[in-house]
Amino acid sequence: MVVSLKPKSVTLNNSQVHVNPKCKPSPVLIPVVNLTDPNAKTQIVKACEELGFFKVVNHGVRPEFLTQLEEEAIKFFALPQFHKDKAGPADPFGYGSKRIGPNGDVGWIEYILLNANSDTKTTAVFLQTTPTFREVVVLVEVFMEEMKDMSSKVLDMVAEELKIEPKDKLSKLVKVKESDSCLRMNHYPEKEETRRKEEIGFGEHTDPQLVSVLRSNNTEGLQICLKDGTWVDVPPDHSSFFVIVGDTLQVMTNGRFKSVKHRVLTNTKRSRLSMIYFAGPPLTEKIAPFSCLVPKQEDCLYREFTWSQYKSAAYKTKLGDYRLALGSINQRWRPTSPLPLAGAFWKKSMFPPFESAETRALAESLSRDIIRGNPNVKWESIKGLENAKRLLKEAVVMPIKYPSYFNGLLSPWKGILLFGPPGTGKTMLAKAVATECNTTFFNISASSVVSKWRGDSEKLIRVLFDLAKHHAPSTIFLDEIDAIISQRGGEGRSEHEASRRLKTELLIQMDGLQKTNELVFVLAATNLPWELDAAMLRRLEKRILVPLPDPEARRGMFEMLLPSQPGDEPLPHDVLVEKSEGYSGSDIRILCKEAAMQPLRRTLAVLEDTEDIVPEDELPKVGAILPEDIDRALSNTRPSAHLHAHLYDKFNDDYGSHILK
Ligand SMILES: C=C1C[C@]23C[C@@]1(O)CC[C@H]2[C@@]12CC[C@H](O)[C@@](C)(C(=O)O1)[C@H]2[C@@H]3C(=O)O
Ligand SMILES: O=C(O)CCC(=O)C(=O)O
Ligand SMILES: [Fe+2]
Repeated sequence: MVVSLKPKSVTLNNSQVHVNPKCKPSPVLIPVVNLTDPNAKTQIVKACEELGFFKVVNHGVRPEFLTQLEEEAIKFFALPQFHKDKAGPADPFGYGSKRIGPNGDVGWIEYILLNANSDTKTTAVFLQTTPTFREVVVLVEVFMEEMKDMSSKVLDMVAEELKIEPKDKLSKLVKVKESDSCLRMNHYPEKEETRRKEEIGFGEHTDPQLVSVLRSNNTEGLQICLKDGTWVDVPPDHSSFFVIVGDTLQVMTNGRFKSVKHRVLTNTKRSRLSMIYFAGPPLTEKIAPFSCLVPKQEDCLYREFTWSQYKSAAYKTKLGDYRLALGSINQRWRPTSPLPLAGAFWKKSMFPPFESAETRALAESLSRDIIRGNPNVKWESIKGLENAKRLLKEAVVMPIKYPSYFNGLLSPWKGILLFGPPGTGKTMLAKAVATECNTTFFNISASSVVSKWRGDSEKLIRVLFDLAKHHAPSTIFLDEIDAIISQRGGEGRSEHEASRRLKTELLIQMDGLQKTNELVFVLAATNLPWELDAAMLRRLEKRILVPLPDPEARRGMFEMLLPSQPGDEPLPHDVLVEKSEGYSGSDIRILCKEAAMQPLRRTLAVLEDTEDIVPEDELPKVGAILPEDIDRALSNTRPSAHLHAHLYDKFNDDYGSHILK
């Protein structure tokens, strides 16, 4: 029986159904998106979620232009080998043949890789090899511009559909002149038939960038890998483009989009020519999941990295390595050194080996409760607290960033205590440390450990420290540490046995940190520092007062929470600052909320008198905050924290760390 190699395809709904006669008759749906369709953005997101791949029609790129460029590329690849070799070897830009990338990958392929940002290499490639080099260079440049527009359009639609703000956040990354995009022209010469079933033109891989836009001639060969691991043919279509989701977009969407694995098989009948534009962000761009797509921090799958870090790590891998998954998870990444392994990008790693199923179960449960992704709190968003910030930067941030300075006598502090009145920003400071250092952040409230894990809490502490070492560099933030370590439980009194064991285990683990070079820090916080016992205080060597906000810090908070609106009467920030002496950060927040509530109350009162429900788009506007709203809020709120101010000062004088003048 003779089986035709030509794939049969029919169009069904929005998708092209392709039946590959060589495989089991499994219909493969390649979503087709008409870029001018008003529903395009919804279809694009669906395709990116389901396949990481789709076809674009009605793209607006002139077919004659594509034919002309294709002809030029064919002319180039038809040149004698010695001629083409003048434009190689690819470093990574330039002409390459058989070898792909620097790590021994080979394929039945020759290609030109061009940097979209520098025409020098483009000119150089064609100058020595192609008589009509001027025309080719112009055609290539125009093509790159078209591809930049198409990828920006697609990214704008993605941002709109996913409600990423500002709307041009993604497309800007590829539009700016610093964007690190490139263009690849691949030529797969026809390959004589051999006994091997499949021969590789371009081995399986994902593209590292945001998206890639691909156009090929009508020769088949491209395949994509479905989520269940089956490879399916992509029927070629020289009049359309294909969009491929890259690793960077997978990270930015926190895994909602998958970068699609794809490959090219050789063809025994015809040669294949493809051109792919890889839309990449600027080298210095920080890549991390968009916070609007990660409502709960603990669901954040990836740590932040720059595109430059990812790219150089990618160039250390083989083509087919799954760069976003965990490679060898025992290798440690230090923020100062280049990322040594792909797996370092994946936030949620497995667990270290545990001696029993029970401890492993505990670790899993603990991870769900307390391991947080990058908490994304910037120093600038914490108003005031300059002393505390400086001390923390010196004690924790610098040793993590520049470990080589902190040896011997200067080895980093392992236990730090943040103390001060409630609501002054201790948790925010701990989160800023974790954000700046990109450390894994273990956030536990001691009171919940005591109540929730009562019987198991001692084992829990052991597992916690094991996990922290495994994920190092890490910060263990123990909030309300007084709930565990309080001198009230001393020998004379009847201390609960479990709580005593918990305390002992914590002390043992903290001693363990002192003896190793692991970058694991315990940051403890308390409102009641005088309740801590001496053994714990000794281990929390650096003690930093987080005081009530001073007038300048209070002004910063009022300006941030209650900004004066243009056209409205200016808000009396001076009065607020003066009258809020003794208020903590949380008190100030409550005060501002109360003030902002007043105009809304007036609007709601009007609505209460309306019988029918007012439709959303006809709702009256909420008016401005008036000075009398501020007075009312001030008289309705009371500072909660100032009463003990003198006790904190005394503790600070006796035990606190100070900045040496
Ligand atoms: C083996 C490699 C080739 C590659 C760099 C790498 O080390 C791993 C990623 C590869 C890839 C795949 C998509 C693009 O074709 C490419 C240009 C890219 O950005 O990443 C290639 C790289 C290359 O050929 O230089
Ligand atoms: O040639 C093709 O169709 C795909 C090539 C590819 O995946 C690449 O260059 O990254
Ligand atoms: Fe690719």
